[in-house]
Amino acid sequence: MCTGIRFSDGQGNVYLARNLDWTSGYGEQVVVTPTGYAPRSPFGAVPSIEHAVIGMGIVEEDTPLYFDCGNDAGLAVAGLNFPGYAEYATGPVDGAVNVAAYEFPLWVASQFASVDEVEAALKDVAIVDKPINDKYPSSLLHWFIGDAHRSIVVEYTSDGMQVFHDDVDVLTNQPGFSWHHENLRNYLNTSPEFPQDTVLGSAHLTPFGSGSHMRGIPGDYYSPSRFVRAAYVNNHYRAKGTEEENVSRAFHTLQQVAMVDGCAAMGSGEFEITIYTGLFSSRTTTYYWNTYEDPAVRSVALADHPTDGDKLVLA
Ligand SMILES: C[C@H](CCC(=O)NCCS(=O)(=O)O)[C@H]1CC[C@H]2[C@@H]3[C@H](O)C[C@@H]4C[C@H](O)CC[C@]4(C)[C@H]3C[C@H](O)[C@]12C
Repeated sequence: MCTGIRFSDGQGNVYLARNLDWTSGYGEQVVVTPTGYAPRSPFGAVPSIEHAVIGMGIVEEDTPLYFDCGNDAGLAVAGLNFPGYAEYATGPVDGAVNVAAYEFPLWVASQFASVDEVEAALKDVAIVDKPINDKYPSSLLHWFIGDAHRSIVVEYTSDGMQVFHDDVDVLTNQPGFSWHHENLRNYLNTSPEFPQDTVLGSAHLTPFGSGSHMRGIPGDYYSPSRFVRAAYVNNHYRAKGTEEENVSRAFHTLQQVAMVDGCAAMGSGEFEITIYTGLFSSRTTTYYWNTYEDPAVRSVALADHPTDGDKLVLA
């Protein structure tokens, strides 16, 4: 499972972060796509790289397959599993901008500068089940896209393209975004407030301490529970000013929904863990990440590499 969050520092910068929860990794690395790189886009949706991109992914057929990434204009995107719901076009659709599912994050981050621009462009898009090669069939995903002002969720199902305004700035897995959003109405009682004393019969009851009004926020790893918990933490986290405080914010928030070895098995019997936590900061155009094995946070800034070269950089 996976969880994505977005927030801003109130100074025009976005922080978009995700947990990648799975049984094992894919050999992913931080990949920089410079503006001189010539993409091989199967239907021409990504004719050239308008914005340099940095994020986590693998490179296959000299093509960056991003799990999540951000660009030099302050726009970021993450793909999260959505099996049972995602249903892509089986081939290119006449008159549409045909985006292969694997290139969707690259399409977003290399072509656009804001959520408004992506949302307008999505009106003409078909997402196509066109694998990069036989080794990697198309993953069934939905996508979380954010900038300094807002986030959206993109779901492509048997109903076609749906774009949701994500006013809680969180995404997890199944079911769809609108279900998760409606489910938040089950948690209206939760808040960070310190509880009042109460009288029950002739007993005067006082709180054990803080946290009592969070009771009811689900603590398990199930996708609807992670959505509720991440929405609570992301939206109650007090605004922070500096890069360091906001990086800390992202990792602390995602730690609340991180998966620990041995607690949740998949149908295969293998256990899911948080393989990595990744964060894009537009303030410094930096990608931060840590892994299950090494919780120390590492980082690569776009400025550490030439962004106008013609070769993909494995940072
Ligand atoms: C497994 C990852 C999603 C994790 C997640 O959401 N798990 C949910 C578990 S559950 O259903 O809710 O049980 C997804 C996110 C991004 C995906 C990768 C990216 O889409 C890039 C390529 C795309 C290729 O088509 C397939 C390999 C791949 C390298 C993908 C492998 C895998 O599907 C990834 C890594």
